[in-house]
Amino acid sequence: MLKIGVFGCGAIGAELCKAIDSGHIDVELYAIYDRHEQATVDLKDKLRNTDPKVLEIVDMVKHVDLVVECASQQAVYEVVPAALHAKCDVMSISVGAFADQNLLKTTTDLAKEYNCKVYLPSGAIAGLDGLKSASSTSIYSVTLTTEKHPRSLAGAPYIIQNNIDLDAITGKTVIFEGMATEAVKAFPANVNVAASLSLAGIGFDRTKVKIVANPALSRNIHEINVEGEFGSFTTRVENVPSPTNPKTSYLAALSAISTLKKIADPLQVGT
Ligand SMILES: NC(=O)C1=CN([C@@H]2O[C@H](COP(=O)(O)OP(=O)(O)OC[C@H]3O[C@@H](n4cnc5c(N)ncnc54)[C@H](O)[C@@H]3O)[C@@H](O)[C@H]2O)C=CC1
Ligand SMILES: O=C([O-])CC(=O)C(=O)O
Repeated sequence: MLKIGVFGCGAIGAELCKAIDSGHIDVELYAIYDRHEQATVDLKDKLRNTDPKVLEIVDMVKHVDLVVECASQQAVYEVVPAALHAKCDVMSISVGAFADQNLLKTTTDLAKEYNCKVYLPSGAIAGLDGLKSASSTSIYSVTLTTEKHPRSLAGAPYIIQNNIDLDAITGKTVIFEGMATEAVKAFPANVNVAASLSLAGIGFDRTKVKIVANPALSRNIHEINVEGEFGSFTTRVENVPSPTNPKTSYLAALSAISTLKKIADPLQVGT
């Protein structure tokens, strides 16, 4: 059975571990880690059937087949190269980190050298399948419009650097318009989805991102518009926020669960 290490025990990490613990995914939860010890304690309390070890990344990679990063873009630098050097596969949910072309190149080079896979789940959006198919021909434009409650944008570097008073926002307000390259750094906990979209489509420098704050919203909305030689499509998800982290949509955790289930499943159905 595949041995898994989960790095980051927050909203996504906890859901993933609970899905393994309940038997929904046929893998062994061997180890977990979080820089906040209490997060590992709280998570272990919620698990009924498994008792993972708490291991730092240097030890985790010695024992597992696959490391799942669900911590932060900063953690990707620590986790992904370490896992690949140890010949572990990796799943990374903080996809925005890969806007750094050096990290992207190091990651793909190491994965090739050690014959490993790096899995980047679809996360909180729908439509990457269509975009990947369409990418075999010319794509003219890809646009992501993300609309969230202002409180979900709190703490983002862009909000802090521009002194944006989120409490003063009373109606639908465009906060940011730019390319994915800038968006994933400006809002590292809000638009990792722009990175998956860029990697599946026309790249970080051509994928447009618009971020809208809307105090009337109770859901996280991501609308994607793609135009190309194939025609055009639009997808729109209205995501229920995770109860423990309003920045994160519940669908993102479900996407990590689904990706891990697919990796573990001996039967691969569909394209
Ligand atoms: N690809 C996608 O569609 C989505 C990606 N995300 C990203 O996934 C990641 C996890 O999201 P959540 O579980 O909602 O976050 P969270 O904030 O609820 O949990 C993250 C956990 O990781 C720990 N952590 C962070 N950096 C760490 C480090 N360097 N070393 C050790 N532990 C560290 C934190 O202490 C925290 O317990 C975030 O980077 C988030 O921005 C979130 C939603 C959607
Ligand atoms: O969960 C979401 O709605 C999207 C998100 O935070 C991200 O892509 O970083």
